[in-house]
Amino acid sequence: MSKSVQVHAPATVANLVCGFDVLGMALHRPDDVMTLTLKEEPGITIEHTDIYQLPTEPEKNVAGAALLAMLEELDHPPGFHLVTDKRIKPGSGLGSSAASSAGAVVAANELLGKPFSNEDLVRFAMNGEKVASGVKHADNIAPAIYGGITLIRSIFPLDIVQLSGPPLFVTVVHPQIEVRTADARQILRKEVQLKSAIKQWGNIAGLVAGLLKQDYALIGRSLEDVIIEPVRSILIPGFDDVKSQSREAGALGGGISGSGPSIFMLSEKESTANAVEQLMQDVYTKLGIDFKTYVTSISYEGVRVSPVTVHQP
Ligand SMILES: Nc1ncnc2c1ncn2[C@@H]1O[C@H](COP(=O)(O)OP(=O)(O)OP(=O)(O)O)[C@@H](O)[C@H]1O
Ligand SMILES: N[C@@H](CCO)C(=O)O
Repeated sequence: MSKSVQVHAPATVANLVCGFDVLGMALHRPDDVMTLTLKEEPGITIEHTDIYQLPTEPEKNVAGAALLAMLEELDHPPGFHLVTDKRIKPGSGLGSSAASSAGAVVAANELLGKPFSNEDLVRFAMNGEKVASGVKHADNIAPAIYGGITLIRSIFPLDIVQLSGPPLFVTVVHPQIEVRTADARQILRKEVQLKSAIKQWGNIAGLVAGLLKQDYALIGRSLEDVIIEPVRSILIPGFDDVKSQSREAGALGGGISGSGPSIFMLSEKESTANAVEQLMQDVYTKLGIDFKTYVTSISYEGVRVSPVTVHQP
């Protein structure tokens, strides 16, 4: 019998509006379910039980790329067989690629007796993000691995700060269109005006302070992005309506989740989060665009591991 573990890898919201590439949070749902089995013989094999037709070559699948980076640091690298039931649609803006990379390395670390720290795991998993979007960034990976809300102060060298915050409800709408992170990064301007930068760093600092002080009003005031959102929101039909109507309904604020097309809104009360879900549904029904919505909250656990027994043929 081979040794296996099952993990639930969470969706994540990167950027948290003003914190492009530096802030992110993990959600309770949706999540991917992955089963990793240790093999005696070297090599990585990948299987998907979902509908997304993702590549199964380890170098092209983000989970495979993350595992390959980990194996490079082992003296006697074993092999792995990975089975993924992907429930976070790729290109959703909900950290689909990060869930696969983070889930794979957390599972592998567990099977190997935990030789690596969480920071090591983030470092390995960022190789998956490089495959998905062409760049290493950790604002989905870090919250997926650590849980909760994380600040990535630096990626070279890695400096990850876990943030606490007050209870928050998160409403997400995922219009069923695909925005590839690589494309959504390509359209960004490479230079920023000083006056925009000043506004943005005021908001990032305000958001972090608001979370730590559990000050809902400060959190709400700071959920403003004057640099990325004006460019990317054009790719998302219904964005302006969802945002303005959610604020009117009492949400603290929100914006594009990761690189989109999903939109998230934060609320202090569950009843407000439910009202926001209803208005999101109304906006996309009117537009005739298929969508999924979730009312959820922040997962402070990150990737969840549970032992399983898998009988190999
Ligand atoms: N195991 C995998 N899971 C998800 N995407 C994968 C996987 N392997 C390769 N990919 C590729 O990665 C890309 C999806 O990643 P992308 O970063 O664009 O979306 P996302 O993770 O949903 O978005 P975001 O990072 O903004 O939250 C697709 O091109 C997909 O084919
Ligand atoms: N910070 C990244 C997250 C994408 O997953 C971006 O917005 O491009």
